[in-house]
Amino acid sequence: MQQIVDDIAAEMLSRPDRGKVATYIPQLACVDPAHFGISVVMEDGTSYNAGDATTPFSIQSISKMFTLTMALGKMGDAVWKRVGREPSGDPFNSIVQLEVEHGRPRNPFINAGAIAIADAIMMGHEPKETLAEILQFMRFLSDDDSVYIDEKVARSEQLTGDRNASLAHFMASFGHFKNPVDKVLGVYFHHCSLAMTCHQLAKAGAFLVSDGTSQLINSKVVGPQRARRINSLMLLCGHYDGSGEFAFRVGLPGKSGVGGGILAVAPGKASIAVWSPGLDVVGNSHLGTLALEQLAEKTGWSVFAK
Ligand SMILES: NC(=O)CC[C@H](N)C(=O)O
Repeated sequence: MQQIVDDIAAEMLSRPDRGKVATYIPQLACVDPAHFGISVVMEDGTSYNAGDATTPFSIQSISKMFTLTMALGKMGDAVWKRVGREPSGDPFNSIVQLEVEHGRPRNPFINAGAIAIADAIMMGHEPKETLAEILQFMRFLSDDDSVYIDEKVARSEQLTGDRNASLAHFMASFGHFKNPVDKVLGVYFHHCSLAMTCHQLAKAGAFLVSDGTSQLINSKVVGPQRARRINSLMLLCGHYDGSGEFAFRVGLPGKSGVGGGILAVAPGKASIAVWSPGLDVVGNSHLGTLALEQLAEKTGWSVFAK
């Protein structure tokens, strides 16, 4: 496995086609597109790293899988009153479906859905308390207290977050929000600004490899049915309007972020995190996807394989 990840990293580091770094969040535009990292954490916790696997990056929308997990833990199936479970087929920041569907976002991974989830997990608490809880959860899952929230990225996103603010106010107009919109947005922008390395992220995803129990931290995080459901949501909605393409090419549940990271899960086998900041046209990591495609091909880990 070390040879496989070394080969993939060497190729990805040298490729000239790197996609385009996100610029709509100014702080993300400062990231060097030359980076590439990969971390594979096997079910038993053994890990294989290559490239920039220990450099922190902005996990952005990958955080939405973890806030969904927290929301399910707090309110169980009541989560589905707030968000749906269908792929959107639209860009991650689209507002069009929200009106037709009366302010209930299609799924928890598009921006509107994740903002609704942020409102749900606050449960009347202040943003500071909710963020402390999210940070503690991420540190616990990754077994690493150095995970942090990058304030610069959060501020940068807040300053340019008119679209997300529109989504939030629009949803609030249907009477769905339980907390003030500005506080909910504060939580959302900050959890998107979590900075983690590929290795930390792959460790944090380990519970989805083995029916909800992370062998790495020896803890049951969710039950088997919930783990399966989170994986199915990642497969169908984890890459926005690129989810079909990702399933077709890689064949694994995965969640991407505009920081260029992707967390993918091969159930029963491994949790995998890749990072390359350049994105494709729908906002998913260009080389990250290619690296996962190669890894799935070399290992036969597609969920559709025998
Ligand atoms: N796709 C993403 O990673 C988008 C997340 C980003 N924080 C936003 O709200 O626009």
